[in-house]
Amino acid sequence: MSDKNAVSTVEIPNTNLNVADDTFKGKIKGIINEAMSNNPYFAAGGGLMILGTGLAVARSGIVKLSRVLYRQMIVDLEIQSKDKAYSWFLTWMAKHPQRVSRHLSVRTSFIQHDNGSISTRFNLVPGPGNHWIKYKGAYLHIKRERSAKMIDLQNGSPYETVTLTTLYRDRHLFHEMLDEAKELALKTTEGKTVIYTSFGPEWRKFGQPKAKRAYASVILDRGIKENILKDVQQFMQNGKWYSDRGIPYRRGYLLYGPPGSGKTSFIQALAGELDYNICMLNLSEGNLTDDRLNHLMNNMPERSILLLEDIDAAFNQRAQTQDQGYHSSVTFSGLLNALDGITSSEETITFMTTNHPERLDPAIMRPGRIDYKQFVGNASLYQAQQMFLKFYPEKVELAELFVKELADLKLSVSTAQLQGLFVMNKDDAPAALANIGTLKLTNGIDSHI
Ligand SMILES: Nc1ncnc2c1ncn2[C@@H]1O[C@H](COP(=O)(O)OP(=O)(O)OP(=O)(O)O)[C@@H](O)[C@H]1O
Repeated sequence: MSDKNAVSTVEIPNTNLNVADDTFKGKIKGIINEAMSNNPYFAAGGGLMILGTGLAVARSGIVKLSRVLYRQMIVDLEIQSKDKAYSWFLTWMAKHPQRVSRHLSVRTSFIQHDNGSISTRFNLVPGPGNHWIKYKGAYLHIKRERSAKMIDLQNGSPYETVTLTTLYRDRHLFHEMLDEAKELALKTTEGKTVIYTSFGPEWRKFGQPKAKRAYASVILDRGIKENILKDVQQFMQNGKWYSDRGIPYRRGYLLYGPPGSGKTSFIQALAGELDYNICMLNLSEGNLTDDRLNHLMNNMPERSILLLEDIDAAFNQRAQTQDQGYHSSVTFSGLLNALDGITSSEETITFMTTNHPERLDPAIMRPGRIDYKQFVGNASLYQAQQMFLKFYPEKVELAELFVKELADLKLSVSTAQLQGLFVMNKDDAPAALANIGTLKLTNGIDSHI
């Protein structure tokens, strides 16, 4: 029977086949309908299945839609801990009045007051976790994360990020917020000089920003301060002149003379006067290599004067390396390369100091390396008088006597020694005059190189 049907099926034209198929489908449908209408369990299961499928489709639709909406409506900003804005932002947020933070971290800082005293301040900054703030009417979500696996190789601290999230339409607030954070950070150093020293390959703040050294408090011989200040100011105004001629925009100054004559103090006062910071490097530092010196000199914080102290150290070690065979840190050629290699198009003002100008190789005196050299010697009579009046402002007559006595004794003393005498006889000008003999004789230094 089945064989017969099979043969006839082959012979039936297509239309008949569809008819047979429709009949089969109809039968199945009938069975399902019957089962569903007659069997309540089956009907409920089918309903649930359809409902479940519908919900699953709806759910994935919602997820996709919310992703699209998130992308369209939400904007993120990531600040990494290696960026300057990172600590500015945390400090800003610590001061923001409308914030909800349950996780806080403490940051201790030391504040130097105008009278020189130092007090401690604890800032409670947002710790790792989620925070909310309301800023200019908009809500911002802030997430601070600390990586358990990645550390900053330079300082060994864990790598961190802060992610700010807000509505796309409020994205301009990021700029405003970062500007405010920067302003706040700059205010803490306003009227102060930040001293940077090298830490590995990077510059780090050395202690807290210091109150600016008053320019008038450093007393050099007539005209020295004024001439250097004028030269630096002229240099600072001539950036275009340098760039038009393709000359590296840098200027090097050498101050040489005996210890305690006020070289470093003057550079600090000059930085204060110009509202600049100081990047300080001592070339006799053991772990400073040529590569590090070069890298540091090409990566200085903005608005900074580079101060290279004791540059003769680079020359000493060259001789020592040859004669005694021990390893030098910064070499003479390393120093020259670093001075020549400052490629930054921003201005670079380098001050170098030495107590031993006779040890310097003439190669360093080339313009472009040292453009301006100045001897800063032991106290002249003019300086002695000015120093006396700085400590005892109204004692003009005693100041004259003091200078006369100094001249009679033919004493060559440093300004630091004079300062020592006046500090010992604080508020007692006659005692300072009486004790003038305690100033020891110091050797002069050749003022011509
Ligand atoms: N000309 C000066 N005017 C005012 N203070 C001075 C002067 N010279 C020295 N002093 C005081 O003496 C101390 C040492 O001065 P400073 O370190 O500036 O001397 P220096 O010439 O840089 O010495 P060194 O060559 O040893 O580095 C400071 O406390 C400074 O205030």
